[in-house]
Amino acid sequence: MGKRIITTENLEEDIKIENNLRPQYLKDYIGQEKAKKTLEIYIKAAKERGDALDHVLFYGPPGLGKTTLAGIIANEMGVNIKITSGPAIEKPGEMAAILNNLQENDILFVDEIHRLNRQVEEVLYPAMEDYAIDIMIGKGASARSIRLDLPKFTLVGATTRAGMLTAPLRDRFGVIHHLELYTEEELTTIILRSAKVLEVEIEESGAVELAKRSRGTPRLANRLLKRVRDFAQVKYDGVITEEVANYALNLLDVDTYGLDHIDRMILLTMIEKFQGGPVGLETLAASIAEDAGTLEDVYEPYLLKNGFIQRTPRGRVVTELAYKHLGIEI
Ligand SMILES: Nc1ncnc2c1ncn2[C@@H]1O[C@H](COP(=O)(O)OP(=O)(O)OP(=O)(O)O)[C@@H](O)[C@H]1O
Ligand SMILES: [Mg+2]
Repeated sequence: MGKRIITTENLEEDIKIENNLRPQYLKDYIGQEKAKKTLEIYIKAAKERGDALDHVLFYGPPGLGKTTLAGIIANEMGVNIKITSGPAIEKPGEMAAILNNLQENDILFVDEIHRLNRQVEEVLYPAMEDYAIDIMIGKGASARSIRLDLPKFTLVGATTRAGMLTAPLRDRFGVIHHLELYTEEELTTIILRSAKVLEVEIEESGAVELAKRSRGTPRLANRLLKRVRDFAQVKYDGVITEEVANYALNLLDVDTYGLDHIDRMILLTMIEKFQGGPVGLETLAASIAEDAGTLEDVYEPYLLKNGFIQRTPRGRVVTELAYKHLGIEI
């Protein structure tokens, strides 16, 4: 499937802007109040004890601020952060080396932690639990394992697929947070803040319009802001008004609910091929030429959250809202 402007995955064009817009401390991080409150307490307690923070796992859809939060934790704790990802570490020895190079109370951030291979993951078990790694020395009959102590550290894991974490790994996290899609108000605040950082003039009503179409996702809000800024600059006098936002987003094929042609195609397929459902995940995925995992993790959450589809024991069904939005009679 083609690249969607509303994809919440990280795109090349996001990288520069994201680094500029990333909040550095909890007070600048908007929304996720539950996660923020608990983290604030844990961080304070750990700092008072001069101890490492408990291991933290963030899970939730892409672009909601998992990486951002990992950075914030390091800043708030006043420690170093080492960033890596599941697929980047291929051998147990590589993981052992990374762990061994950490300093007391440092953060090790492992993005896409569900993609660690089994042997690498097993290095983490004693590391997380006892701050130690077991190393094999020698060969054959004389091989033996010795235990090497590590500095106390905090593992911060992030994943979009919590279901794919093994139980032994998941159980070793003391703090687990599910990041939620953001509300329209929160996104408006994020957009106004980003506009300020980027020195873009924006009217509140323009920000609201952008927020409505940002699918609950800060990454997308920032990307749309950047795109709409260009329209405002070229076609208007640089100010993002509601009118400019409307005009630009319509051209970009992001409708008033933040749906694009793929979302509408999913809904239309359900209506036209399956009489609105119920239709099973696998069947639906096959008929839009996608794999079920992607449908479930990438496309479905937003449609579910916004009441375009519902999950029932017998499969997915489209709602009245979907018919109404597409202008189709039930
Ligand atoms: N709560 C927030 N307040 C302000 N900006 C935010 C917030 N959360 C995320 N952002 C912005 O959204 C962008 C994407 O966030 P981030 O990279 O942390 O997402 P992620 O959850 O790690 O995504 P992925 O799953 O793709 O790794 C960042 O540039 C950041 O500036
Ligand atoms: Mg990330």
